Amino acid sequence: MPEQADDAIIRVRDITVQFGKTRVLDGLNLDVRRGEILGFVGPSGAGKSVLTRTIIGLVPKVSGRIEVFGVDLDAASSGQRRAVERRWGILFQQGALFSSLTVRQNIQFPVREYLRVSQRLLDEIMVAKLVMVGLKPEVADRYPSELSGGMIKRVALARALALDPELVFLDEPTSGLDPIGAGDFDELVRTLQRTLGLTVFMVTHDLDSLYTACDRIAVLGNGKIIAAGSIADMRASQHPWLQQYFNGKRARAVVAEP
Ligand SMILES: Nc1ncnc2c1ncn2[C@@H]1O[C@H](COP(=O)(O)OP(=O)(O)OP(=O)(O)O)[C@@H](O)[C@H]1O
Repeated sequence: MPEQADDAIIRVRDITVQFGKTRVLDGLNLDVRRGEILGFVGPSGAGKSVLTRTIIGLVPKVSGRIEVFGVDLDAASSGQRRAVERRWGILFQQGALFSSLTVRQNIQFPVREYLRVSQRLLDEIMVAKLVMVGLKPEVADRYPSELSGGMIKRVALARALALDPELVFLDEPTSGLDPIGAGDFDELVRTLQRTLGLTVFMVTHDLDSLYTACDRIAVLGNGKIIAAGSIADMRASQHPWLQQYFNGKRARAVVAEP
């Protein structure tokens, strides 16, 4: 059953999604609370990206209800929906920058879509976001192919933050980064969440991220949330997948146990 959080920014109720005859999400319930970093994990192919894409409206659902900022997205008018979309930012898997656009154009893209502002203000916003994610303004006129993997992730994060969102979706933000780069990125997300008061929904396979960056973890299995809670809750769970994931060899390396 859903854990009812009064301060939920995202409320997913009884969501079912299927492709043809394959049911990926099966009556799933989840709350994401205001101000938390929720780490969303589960086996490969379980449907983590599908849930993310369903919440933001890119994948149709068979049934269920999704509320974001208290707005039922199915019942909302197009204006209400646009107002909600204006309050979230998204970092898709692999960074997903537009390869034919420069860093400047990538970061300014969502701003142009939602606001009518001068080029001067667009440039000011772009520089502020680059600095926020730890990049120098000099990279503004480079193309994604001229950036390192870590820089691409940071630019993608800058783009996700372009409209000063309250909620950010991060789909595997540290995949493809070396451990130091991934650690730096986790720290950046944590700092931004604290300083900007963000709520973060983060799909990840990265155990380090779960330990260091996340306030709470939700685990997807068989189309449902099979567990939600702290790292300690996850480690104490008797569920076989959780046991293996959180108490297995790689997890023990993360927590430095013998
Ligand atoms: N548009 C689509 N059409 C058909 N099947 C899809 C579509 N999108 C996703 N799927 C299927 O839904 C399932 C869940 O995919 P999803 O990408 O959400 O998994 P995931 O948990 O994010 O996996 P990973 O951790 O490997 O990224 C997979 O079996 C995938 O093939």
